[in-house]
Amino acid sequence: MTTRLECADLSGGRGSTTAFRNLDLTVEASSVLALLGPNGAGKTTLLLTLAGLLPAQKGTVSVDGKRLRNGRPATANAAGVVLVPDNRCLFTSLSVEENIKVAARRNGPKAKSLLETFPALEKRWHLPAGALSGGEQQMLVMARALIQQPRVLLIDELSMGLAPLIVEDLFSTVSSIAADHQCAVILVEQHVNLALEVADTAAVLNRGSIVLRGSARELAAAPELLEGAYLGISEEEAA
Ligand SMILES: Nc1ncnc2c1ncn2[C@@H]1O[C@H](COP(=O)(O)OP(=O)(O)OP(=O)(O)O)[C@@H](O)[C@H]1O
Repeated sequence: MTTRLECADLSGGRGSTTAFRNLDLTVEASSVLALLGPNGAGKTTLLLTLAGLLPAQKGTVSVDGKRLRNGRPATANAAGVVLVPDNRCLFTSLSVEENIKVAARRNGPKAKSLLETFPALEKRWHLPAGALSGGEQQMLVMARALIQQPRVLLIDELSMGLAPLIVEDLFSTVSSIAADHQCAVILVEQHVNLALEVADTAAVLNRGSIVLRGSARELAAAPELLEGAYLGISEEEAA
């Protein structure tokens, strides 16, 4: 196994407020970590910190063993860290093709190659992104991430506002992306059961600390532990 992403003793937040502290986390290549936890636990802040969009207050983030410079989004992106934000951030008046091309890299894959992974976008190729359904918009958001050839893909609540069947489809694509591109994926999710189905490992963040972690299969089989973790009871306290 190859460790793709590692953060050590990582603390972060906004200004002098700390949203998460002393986190040690590793994600292997070709694997998905479901990052779970109640609202306000610090999940989004952690993703923004990993992507260099917020400076860490303490600790390190490394990709493929190489430490990233703190608070430098361009450096993180050049190392292969790609964030899929929860607010989609599409250019709604630009076409599907244009939205993908905006993110394309010189010498990287061509926009059309994304249709292999997202064939449903073919019929929408020249339509403005704002005319797509919610599920199609999330496919486009994922296509825009994928064209950047991510080594670390950070996905924030892809499922927001979508029907469970559409979420299942999107999650199965996430799983294929991790496998096909040897990518480390962190999937922040409120749909706990669906996320655990697609993930290899899982961690529950509560009030800025990881209170439970394990294989996704083990956690899916232990709903009482998960419930305790959402209520803020650590694994040690539950034992
Ligand atoms: N723009 C902001 N300015 C100041 N504090 C913020 C901001 N956004 C979030 N916070 C605070 O940071 C802490 C962590 O929030 P964060 O959004 O990271 O949690 P989360 O686990 O992603 O929750 P959610 O699922 O609600 O998005 C919370 O206490 C929140 O109130």
